[in-house]
Amino acid sequence: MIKQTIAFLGAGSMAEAMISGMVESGSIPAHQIIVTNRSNQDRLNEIQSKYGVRTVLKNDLNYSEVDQFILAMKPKDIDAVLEDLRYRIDSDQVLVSVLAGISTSYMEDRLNDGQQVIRVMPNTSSMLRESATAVCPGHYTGMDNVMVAKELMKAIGEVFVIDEDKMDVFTGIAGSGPAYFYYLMEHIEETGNAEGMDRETLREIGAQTLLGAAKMMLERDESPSELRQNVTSPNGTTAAGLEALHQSGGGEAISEAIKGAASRSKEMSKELEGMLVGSK
Ligand SMILES: NC(=O)C1=CN([C@@H]2O[C@H](COP(=O)(O)OP(=O)(O)OC[C@H]3O[C@@H](n4cnc5c(N)ncnc54)[C@H](OP(=O)(O)O)[C@@H]3O)[C@@H](O)[C@H]2O)C=CC1
Ligand SMILES: O=C(O)[C@@H]1CCC=N1
Repeated sequence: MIKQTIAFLGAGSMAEAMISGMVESGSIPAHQIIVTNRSNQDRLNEIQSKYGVRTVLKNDLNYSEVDQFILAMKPKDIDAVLEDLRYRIDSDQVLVSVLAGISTSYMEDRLNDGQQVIRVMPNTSSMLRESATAVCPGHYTGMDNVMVAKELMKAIGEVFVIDEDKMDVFTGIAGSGPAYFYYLMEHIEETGNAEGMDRETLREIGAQTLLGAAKMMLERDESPSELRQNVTSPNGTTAAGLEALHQSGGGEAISEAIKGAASRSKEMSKELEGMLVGSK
């Protein structure tokens, strides 16, 4: 059981997915989770009534009672938040950021020397405790605090310790990844529906097919390529389907999606750095 007190700075959709998974897992008592935002009291009331956590507007937060702050605002708000936190927190407190595109050194450079930071990248499947989450500690973060952050992230799914230079591509694969599968499903539904099948049934069929394939990859000792070959009878339906996929650039499209997201992640902190030239 996690004994630390954590505070979410940000109460949007990503924070809610994580709060929901954490509370559901029972690995941290709800009263040890404090959720804050800037001004939207209605949203805080909603989160409090759904999950039983404590909520408070950020200006009323007692910063000294918090062990780990989970930064869950939009990347464009990071500079204001770091500038504020710099004067409010001590070196034994830890900042855990879920923000896309913001590196550990970006945060360290804007905080007091030796400040403990961790960059994480969960995805929205946190809500069902099925996230694939990266954990990337900064230079000054104590191993005991990394362990606590890993334990927190384990409450919302599987955890992968990732080096900073791989965080952008991880974001392209796993942070943004659920959207690619939803997009795939939208096309599955569209195509099946055009053939007269109802959307509700199609959703179950598509999702079960995806789930089955995911479990095969996780539980069987065979590569995706071997598993694909097992489905593909010579001159059968799958061969025809795969050929159409290949001809339409399906494989490349997936690579391009990952590369596009990863490159946007890289670009995001550069954009912020450009905005900040000379400020520290
Ligand atoms: N959505 C996803 O799949 C994933 C998102 N992320 C990251 O999660 C982050 C949050 O995204 P999302 O939930 O969609 O964002 P939202 O816009 O839904 O929520 C942002 C929240 O941040 C709050 N906020 C802004 N500034 C402050 C501050 N200074 N102190 C406290 N709270 C503040 C806002 O409060 P108020 O409303 O009062 O202004 C709001 O509650 C992003 O940085 C994104 O990169 C990471 C992984 C996956
Ligand atoms: O789209 C985004 O920027 C965020 C980060 C990963 C998923 N959603």
